Amino acid sequence: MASLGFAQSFFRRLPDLPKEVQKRIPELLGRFQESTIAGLHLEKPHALADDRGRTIRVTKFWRGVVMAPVEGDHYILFDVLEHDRAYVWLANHTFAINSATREVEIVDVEAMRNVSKSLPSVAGDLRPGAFDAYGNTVLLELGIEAVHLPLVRRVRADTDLDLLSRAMPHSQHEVLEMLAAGYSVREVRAELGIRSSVVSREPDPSVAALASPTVFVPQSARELQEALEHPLELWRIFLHPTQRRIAYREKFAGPVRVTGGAGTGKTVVALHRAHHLARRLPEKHGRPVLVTTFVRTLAEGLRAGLASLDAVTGADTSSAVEVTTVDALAHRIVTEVEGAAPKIVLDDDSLTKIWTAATAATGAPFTPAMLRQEWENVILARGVRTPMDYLSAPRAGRIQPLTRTQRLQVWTAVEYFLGVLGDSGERTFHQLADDAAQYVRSGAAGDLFPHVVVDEAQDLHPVQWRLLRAVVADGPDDLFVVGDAHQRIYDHRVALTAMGINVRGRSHRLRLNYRTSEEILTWAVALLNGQVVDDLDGGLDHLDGYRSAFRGVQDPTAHGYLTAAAELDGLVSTIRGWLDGGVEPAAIGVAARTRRMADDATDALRAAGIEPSPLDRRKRGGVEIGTMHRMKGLEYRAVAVVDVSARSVPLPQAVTSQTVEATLHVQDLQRELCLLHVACTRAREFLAVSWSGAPSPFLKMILEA
Ligand SMILES: Nc1ncnc2c1ncn2[C@@H]1O[C@H](COP(=O)(O)OP(=O)(O)OP(=O)(O)O)[C@@H](O)[C@H]1O
Repeated sequence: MASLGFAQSFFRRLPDLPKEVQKRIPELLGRFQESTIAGLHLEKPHALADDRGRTIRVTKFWRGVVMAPVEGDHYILFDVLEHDRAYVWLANHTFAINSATREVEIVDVEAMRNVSKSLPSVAGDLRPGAFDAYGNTVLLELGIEAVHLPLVRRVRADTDLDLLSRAMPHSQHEVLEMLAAGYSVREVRAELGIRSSVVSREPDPSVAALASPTVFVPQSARELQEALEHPLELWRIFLHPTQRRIAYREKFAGPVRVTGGAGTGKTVVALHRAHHLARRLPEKHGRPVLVTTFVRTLAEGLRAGLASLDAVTGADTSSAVEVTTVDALAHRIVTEVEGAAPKIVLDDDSLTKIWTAATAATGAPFTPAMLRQEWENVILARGVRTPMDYLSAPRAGRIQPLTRTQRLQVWTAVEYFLGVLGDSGERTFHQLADDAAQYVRSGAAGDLFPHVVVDEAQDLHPVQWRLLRAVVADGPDDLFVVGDAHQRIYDHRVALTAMGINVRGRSHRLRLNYRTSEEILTWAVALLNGQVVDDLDGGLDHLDGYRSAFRGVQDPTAHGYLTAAAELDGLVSTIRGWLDGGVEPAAIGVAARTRRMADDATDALRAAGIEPSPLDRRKRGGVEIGTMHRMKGLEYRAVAVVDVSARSVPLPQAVTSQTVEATLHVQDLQRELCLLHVACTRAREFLAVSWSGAPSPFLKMILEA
């Protein structure tokens, strides 16, 4: 009986395959398990970069790309592609097993050739080589293949290293990047889980490949079916060593912080950690593990992910994990303690009206927006409860100084605001979190949670952090926090330490983006234009070493139109093109800065006979459309970001005027830029950015490049 292993690259492709092709995959395994080799009808193309390359028919138009063994009958499926692409792929790629990590790797031979042409030659360049300090033996031990050493020796500068990333298997490139970033050889080994210092090679690479951490070998059709239905679970098998070490560590002595750019698997790691912690709870436990995130839709995704992990591990963590948003948690605590559901002000305009009235009532010389900022980001954020406390409260990050008299005027306005809300018995969500935190601290809210896992941490307000800090006792594995300040789309900035969450010595950064093609990622990072953001703990974060795990088929497109109507026509034809190319409607996302533009796009698609699924409604299945804010945490095969026009991005009404508060102005601009970055990094393969009239100033760098 022959066996078939499924490489990680196949599972990455899986969600993008047409449904009828996906359905045929289990059959493929059956054929290997039942047939003789001759009966498999493997085809050996004439043009092959690697003699082991074969294709196998999946449907009339689709072919599996398979590595055949030199001897024996262990096969590996690497990809499933349209007929012609499968042949081109095999003409350009070779297979290899990383001698240090045992990962199966694919080498793009043509890309390697191109890189070789572009790298500086050793002879003509007097600059020292970037890896001169490391001998060949060390590099080989770390998994750099001997054939790549001559290229590695030619790397002089970061740009050369970037070039190499276009062709070299990423497990090898990652080693080089870490060394270049100053990691010691020991640290590289520890981080990547490279144990042996002896270079060992298996006699038969196809046998070794089956034992590779990046190949899944199902023992039965049922096991494969489960893997296909719950691909997330596969990341347990395929988790990058860095991810695995964090998610499955036996114990952390205290809070943990995991940062990393978009698509680096932070949510996946958080899910695995939560599942691991839940399985470790004693059978008779009190509260479950608490998993929180920002919005309801993301909480639903986390719940589905945990159910998926349950399905494949055979565990039942349904009563051992609670997934909720921080707002819902606060609401529940307050309802339980007060015995009635609190009334919440949901409408932002109502709040603005109260602040406007507060300004008029107190005669204070401030704008409603400034008063609101002061209330949210100083008074509420710092837990200031009296005018005396407010007079001495630090206002770090705000350059417009306030005199004592002005602070008292602000306080009068705040009292007015609280009075109006108090009279109507209403609270904002932030007040609710504040109240809930106080109830928990006073012991009125019952038992604490054993562990808390926080996703999308960058957008939580300090009062929400106070609540999360309060609901779990200080101690081992108390808080597990994942986030990325490059994706901060609300105004809240905190230093975890200031919130009583000390992550020193327990901070990890993920660097490999599994979602977005290299072409799209390069674009989305260029968009950020070197913006400096924080690391969630008062320090600075960076995107060094952040890169994509795969190359795509297309560069992002950027297109301007004369009118909004023409842009919507353009959107329709872009989406038609994707649909015609085989992209499923639900694998397409459309993002706009404003709700109005999202609605216009919805109408335009509907009028063109393309079914839209607005993200703020529950019905799914069509092309998903929403504001950039709603795109947070989601991902699509193809994304159109529309109306990236000067009048909408940055949105003028969301940006404090420079004359009112210069620091806020800069922060607001950064937030708007991050929002655009978030929208663009939702795309896996195709990204189309468009505008009408003048383009957004954020596109300037990219359009001029
Ligand atoms: N080790 C891995 N191998 C392959 N794919 C992975 C791996 N880890 C995560 N992924 C996939 O990468 C994509 C991004 O993962 P995830 O959503 O967890 O990233 P994230 O860092 O939380 O992203 P964002 O911050 O943009 O929301 C998902 O499709 C996920 O299944």
